[in-house]
Parts: sequence; C-alpha cells; structure tokens
Amino acid sequence: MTTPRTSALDLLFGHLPAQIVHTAGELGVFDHLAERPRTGAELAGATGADPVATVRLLRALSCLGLVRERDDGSFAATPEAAPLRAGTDGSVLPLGRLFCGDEAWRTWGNLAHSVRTGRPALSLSTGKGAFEWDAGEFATFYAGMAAHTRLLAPRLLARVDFARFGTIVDVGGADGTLLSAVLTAHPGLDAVLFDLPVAIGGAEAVLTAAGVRDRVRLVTGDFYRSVPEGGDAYLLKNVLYDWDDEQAGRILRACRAAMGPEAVLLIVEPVLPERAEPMRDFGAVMNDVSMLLNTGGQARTETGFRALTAAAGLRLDVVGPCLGSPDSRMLQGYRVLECSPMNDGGQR
Ligand SMILES: C[S@@+](CC[C@H](N)C(=O)[O-])C[C@H]1O[C@@H](n2cnc3c(N)ncnc32)[C@H](O)[C@@H]1O
Repeated sequence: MTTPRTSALDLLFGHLPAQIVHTAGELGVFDHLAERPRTGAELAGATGADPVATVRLLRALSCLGLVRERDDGSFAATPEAAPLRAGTDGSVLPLGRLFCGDEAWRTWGNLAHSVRTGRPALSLSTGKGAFEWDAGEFATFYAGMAAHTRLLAPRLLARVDFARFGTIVDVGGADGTLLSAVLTAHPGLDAVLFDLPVAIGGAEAVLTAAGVRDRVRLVTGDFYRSVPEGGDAYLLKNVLYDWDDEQAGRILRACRAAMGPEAVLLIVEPVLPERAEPMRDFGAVMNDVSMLLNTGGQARTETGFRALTAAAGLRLDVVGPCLGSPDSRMLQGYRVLECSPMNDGGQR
C-alpha cells in the first residue's frame, strides 16, 4: 500500500484556494452561474465587482474545477460548484463563513499563540471568547453548524436506530436542525431541544419549517447546571469537543443526573485515532486543532472518552464505526458513542 502524500509546498498554499472559493461564494458567483453561463463582464455587473478582477477570479475557479471556460468566452458552473450556491439544501457556504470569514481568518493567523501557550486565540482577534458573541455572530455560528448537521444527518440516521426511543433530548441542540431531521424520519418520536436562549430563539422557525414544531418542547438553560429529565435518549452532537476535560465532565455529569436507569446518551462528534497516520480521520484531527485555537476544547480518542465518561458515572457501551462521508475529508472521523448510566457500584 502506498502512503498518501501531499507536497509541503501545496500545503503551505492551501489558503489560496480556500479564499478564492469562499470569496466567489460570498459574491454570489455560483448563484448567478446556476441561472446560465455568463461572461466575466456580465458576472461583474451582476455581483457589483470589477470586470477584469472577476475574469481573473473565474480563471482561478476554472483551475480549481468549479467553473468551465467555454469557447465563446463565457463561464459555466460545473456540478462540483452546486454546494457553493446560497440557500440550497446542501449549501456549504455558511460553513465556509465559519472557517474562511474575516474573523476566522484573523484567528487562524494566531495559531502560533495557541500552540505556544496551549490557550485559545479567538479573543486575540475578536476581543471575545467562544459563545460570548452578539446576536449576528451567534446567527453566523448557528447557520454554519446547521449546514454541518445537514451534511452529517443522513449518515447518522442510517447508523442509529432512533425508532427504539420515545423522547429524545438534544443537549446543546442549537437551532433544532438535527432534531428536525430525526423527527421527520421518525414520526413516532417527540423531543426536547435544550440550549442557550439565543439558540432556542432561532429554533421556532427551523422546527416549524420542518413540520415538527408541535413535537418539540423548547427548554433554555445552562448545561453546566442541569439538563431536562425524562429523555429515553440524550444527544450531545459536537458539544464536548468545545470544552476541556473539567468542563466536559460537568456537562456529562449534568446529563447523567437527568438520565433514568434505562436512558442512553449518544455522543456524536469526531473521535481522534489513537495514533495519527497520514490523512486518517482527517476531520477529527483538524477539528482538534480548530478547538485548541477557537474554544480551548479538544477532540478525544476512544480512550479519552472512556475515562471522561466513566468519571461522570457513564459507561461507554458502543463506539460506532466512522460515519464517513463522500462529501468531505472534514466530515471524516465522526462516530456515535453510546453510553449508559452506571449505578453506584459501576454496573448498569
Ligand atoms: C458546537 S455547537 C453544536 C450545536 C449542535 N449540537 C450541532 O451539532 O450543530 C455547541 C452548542 O452548545 C450550546 N451551548 C454553549 N454553552 C451552553 C450552555 N452553557 N448551556 C447550554 N448550551 C450551551 C451552543 O449554543 C451550541 O448550540
């Protein structure tokens, strides 16, 4: 077997394609090209950009395989560009904003600070830590997370037998995008969406649009204090990796305290391989560095999860296989970890 290799020089220039694609998406290039092929001048007129600069951007996008230059000098979008349109179901633009937008860009420029100190760098570039944002920043964050959830949800639904539950509590469930997918697929379920007030505010519209609003109880609160009781399953998707072990342990203990003896906790997030290898579980390993930089949290190995859950009175029963994704290496390494409450003697 040959080891996949990437050239050092290509890695160092990785930010060029990222910004070219993000900028084109934000300008609406792919939305305009979805209507019909256009010349650079037409596109510049539609996006309000400089015509010569637009042609230069389009050439770069051609090089990246997202548009194709035609014989008449116009440009057409390729099928690969479809997720870069705004407002479509599988649009990845909101996720791109989280990683390539102004603030994210400045924050990644401070990675050396995080590596030197072991501390997050988000507040150096933005003046605020994670979840200390204004309403607009929270909206950008939740839109990005919703885009991520929409990509992962079909694989999660294929992997988890949600039909065995009656009530699901999504802890840190954001705007309800995940619950919308689960409840749509399982008409017999109802749910509790638990998050900060700023998240729950956005959930009304999302759940209503999915036609599941009447099956979801919205509860605001702080998962460090307590989470709602009465669930057959508790979901924690992309929550624990935001926090260090002490904080994540408190969240798990709050879940444990709310769980009945038969309830299960489903942790859905990237799991680090015990040993890093070229391109293995790419998303998990990259997300770990992203958490170091942004929140001060961390991704964890299965061993790390075992220790963390046991200390909170939870037994890690099942470590599911990687959910995998044909869409992106960034979605690789996601697993479902199923836990049950231990009684005081360490048994269920
Ligand atoms: C990384 S997001 C994950 C959101 C969602 N589960 C998903 O995967 O799209 C973390 C979530 O934790 C919520 N959160 C942060 N601090 C919280 C707290 N103290 N109590 C309850 N929820 C909190 C955030 O509002 C956010 O929705």
